[in-house]
Amino acid sequence: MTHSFPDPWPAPHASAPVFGRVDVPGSKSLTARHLVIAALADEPSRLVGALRSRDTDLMITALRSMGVRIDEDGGDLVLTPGPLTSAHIDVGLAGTVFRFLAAIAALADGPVSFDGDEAMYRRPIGPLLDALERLGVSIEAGDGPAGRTLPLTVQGPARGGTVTVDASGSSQFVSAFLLLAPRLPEGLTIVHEGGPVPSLPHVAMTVETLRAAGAHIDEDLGERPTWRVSPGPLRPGTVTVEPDLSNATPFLAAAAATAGTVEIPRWPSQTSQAGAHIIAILEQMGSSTSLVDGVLSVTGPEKLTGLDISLHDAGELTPTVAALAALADSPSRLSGIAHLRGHETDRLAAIAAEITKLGGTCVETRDGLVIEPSPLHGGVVDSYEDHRMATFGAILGLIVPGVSVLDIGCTSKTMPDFPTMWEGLVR
Ligand SMILES: O=C(O)C1=C[C@@H](OP(=O)(O)O)[C@@H](O)[C@H](O)C1
Ligand SMILES: C=C(OP(=O)(O)O)C(=O)O
Repeated sequence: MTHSFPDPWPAPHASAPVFGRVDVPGSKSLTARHLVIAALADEPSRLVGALRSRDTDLMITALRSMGVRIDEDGGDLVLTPGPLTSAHIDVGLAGTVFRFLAAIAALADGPVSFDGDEAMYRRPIGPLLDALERLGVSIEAGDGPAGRTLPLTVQGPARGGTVTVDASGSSQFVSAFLLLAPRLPEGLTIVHEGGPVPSLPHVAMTVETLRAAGAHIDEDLGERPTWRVSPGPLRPGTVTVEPDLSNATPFLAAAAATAGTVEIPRWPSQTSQAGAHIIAILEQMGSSTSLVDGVLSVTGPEKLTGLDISLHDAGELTPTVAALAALADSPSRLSGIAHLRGHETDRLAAIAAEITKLGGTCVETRDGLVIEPSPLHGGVVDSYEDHRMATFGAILGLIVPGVSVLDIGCTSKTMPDFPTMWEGLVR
């Protein structure tokens, strides 16, 4: 269903503590992995609770155009793999579609061409392309501000063996090779060389989802992180997707910011999702939390406390944490997130600009942000086509009167119902 919202969208203001229960849709990152694994599998499989959003629909369309049959059965997706073919793929602004399929394209029987949103031209992919070339894949790519970029064409085949990649700019480079690896006749050993890999829980998620489908992977996360993947069949069977815990965080932030209580059902007791880090973060900021019978409950404090934290592993949570930090009554330092400059937008610059626009104090550091308590006033928050900047603006609008958000519709990247769900919660 497509909704249309006023632009700018007046962010609902919470005149009282927010209380409610929010059932969030499936995880974007898990859906992306399960779709790719099912496409490379040795037999048909079924996906229950897949996220339907711009990013995951782009993945579905891309895989269909590469020869994978994807049928809708009730709310489930039934995937029937076939030989991968030449195709043209629109990656939109989806990092996972771009990076995962650029690697998988090496398995197709002809050239696979890629293009996407203009903002995608600024997102890094060079180290992944260089590494693919070292495996014998031929690449034609344009030149962009972040090195080689869209539009690009990938033509396999790739040989297996060992590949070295610098994944300090995005964990998705490692995940892309992990997904490709079981299908290479010799398997693949992936070695990271460079600064620390961000978002390691996302790599763990790739390893976990592949292992659940039968892949054999040895990993060594020491000084030279290495993943050894054996060639072999993939048989995912029927898989149920967990709710998206990163997309749950703005709703939990509504409880934290207003001294209310928000509950999220179906919260997994064990998960590789980086979004689960939000529990410790909200506790550090003064909230109390409980997880009983799969329901996470967060109750916010009278006053939010600032925090000093590395978000290197969970960079995706930065916009939510930064919005709360801007509402806290003591300073915050968020570090380990230089790679966010290559996300949907330069998130460090965007957050600093928007907090400053509302009268707050936020400065960029080499690898993060420092946010000081300051009284905020209303204004129009730009979302920079970035779903998480849009939800950042919504969180600020709970407390700061007169906040509106430009292009709230960009939340369709991973949560098309966000504005309706948010308006329903903050009545
Ligand atoms: O593999 C994934 O699903 C993701 C990995 C992370 O990317 P980076 O390592 O580029 O930060 C994360 O930020 C992104 O939202 C999703
Ligand atoms: C960085 C993100 O997305 P992606 O890299 O998958 O486009 C995100 O969802 O925060």
